Order: sequence, then structure tokens, then C-alpha cells
Amino acid sequence: MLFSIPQKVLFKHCDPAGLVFYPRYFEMINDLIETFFDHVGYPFETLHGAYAVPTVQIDVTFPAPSRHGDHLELALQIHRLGTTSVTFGFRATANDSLRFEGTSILVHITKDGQPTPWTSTTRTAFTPYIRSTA
Ligand SMILES: CC(C)(COP(=O)(O)OP(=O)(O)OC[C@H]1O[C@@H](n2cnc3c(N)ncnc32)[C@H](O)[C@@H]1OP(=O)(O)O)[C@@H](O)C(=O)NCCC(=O)NCCSC(=O)c1cc(O)c2ccccc2c1O
Repeated sequence: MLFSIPQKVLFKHCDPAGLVFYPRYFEMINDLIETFFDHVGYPFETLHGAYAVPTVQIDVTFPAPSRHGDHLELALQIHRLGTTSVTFGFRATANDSLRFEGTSILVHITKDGQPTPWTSTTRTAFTPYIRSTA
């Protein structure tokens, strides 16, 4: 199963040439992941009471530019659910044109920075989104 959200390219996302500046894509990726955690019932505002989920690895490619006003679809799935980590595959498309795609690995940690296993509740909520390829 894919999880997806719409994202219109806004003025704030763009450089003077009207193209999305890549740090704004990283913010969109984080927004996508935060919205996914909302969707599975483990919102960041709850998670961050006792835990955190820092990113330990991220790889992104940008095969085509996005412009102010484009309507992107941001989508993710889970490639691997580890003991304490989760590997997301994500992509952005507009009118069947791929704008970025990649993977990121987040680790569930305690407030003192130690990796800690996902709960069974969270594992169950993640499971429908596990697919082996993007
Ligand atoms: C997160 C760490 C404390 C992990 O420490 P360590 O690597 O020593 O732990 P383990 O060896 O036990 O491994 C645990 C687990 O992680 C997997 N893993 C670790 N590193 C990698 C890697 N490079 N590539 C792939 N996988 C990795 C490992 O396989 C284990 O998986 P299992 O599933 O088998 O358990 C430590 O790495 C650390 O503190 N790193 C620094 C993180 C960091 O500073 N990132 C950049 C800035 S923070 C950030 O971007 C960020 C912060 C947030 O608060 C967020 C909140 C919400 C969403 C996103 C956030 C975010 O992106």
C-alpha cells in the first residue's frame, strides 16, 4: 500500500528562477513522513514526549525540475521495518513526471539517544505499507 499526500509548489519553495530549491524538497519529505506517522496513529507530538526518530541515512535523486504552481503527489512506502529502524521509499510526481525519488532510514530512539524497538502497536500499523520495492 502507498501512502500519499498532495503538495502544491508554492512561492516559498522556489528560487528566483521559479524552480524548487532542493532543501525545500527535504522539508516536503519530512512533512510526508510526519503526516504518515499521524496517519498510523503515532503522531510526532506524541512520539516526541519520550522518543525521537532521527534520520541516519537519506538518498535522493532529482530527475526533473518542479516549478511554482505544479501540483505534486508525494508518496511513500516502507521498504524495510527493522527492530529499531524503518526504511522509507518515497517519490514525488506531477502529471506522470517523476520529480524526485529516494530512500531514508529513521531510527526510533529514547530521549537519551539509545535505539529502542518499535512497539507492537506501531509495527502492526506500519505493516500494510511494507513493500519490497518503490
Ligand atoms: C540514531 C543513532 C543513535 C543510532 O545509533 P547506532 O547507529 O550506534 O545504533 P545501532 O548500531 O544500534 O543501530 C540501530 C539501528 O539503526 C540502523 N542504522 C544506524 N545507522 C544506519 C545507517 N547509516 N544506515 C542504515 N541503517 C542504520 C541499524 O541498522 C539499526 O537498525 P535495526 O532496525 O536493525 O535496529 C545514531 O546513529 C545517531 O544518533 N545518529 C545521528 C542522527 C542525526 O543526527 N541525524 C541528522 C539530524 S537529526 C534529524 O534529521 C531528525 C531529527 C528528528 O528529531 C526528527 C524527528 C522526526 C522526523 C525526522 C527527524 C529527523 O530527520
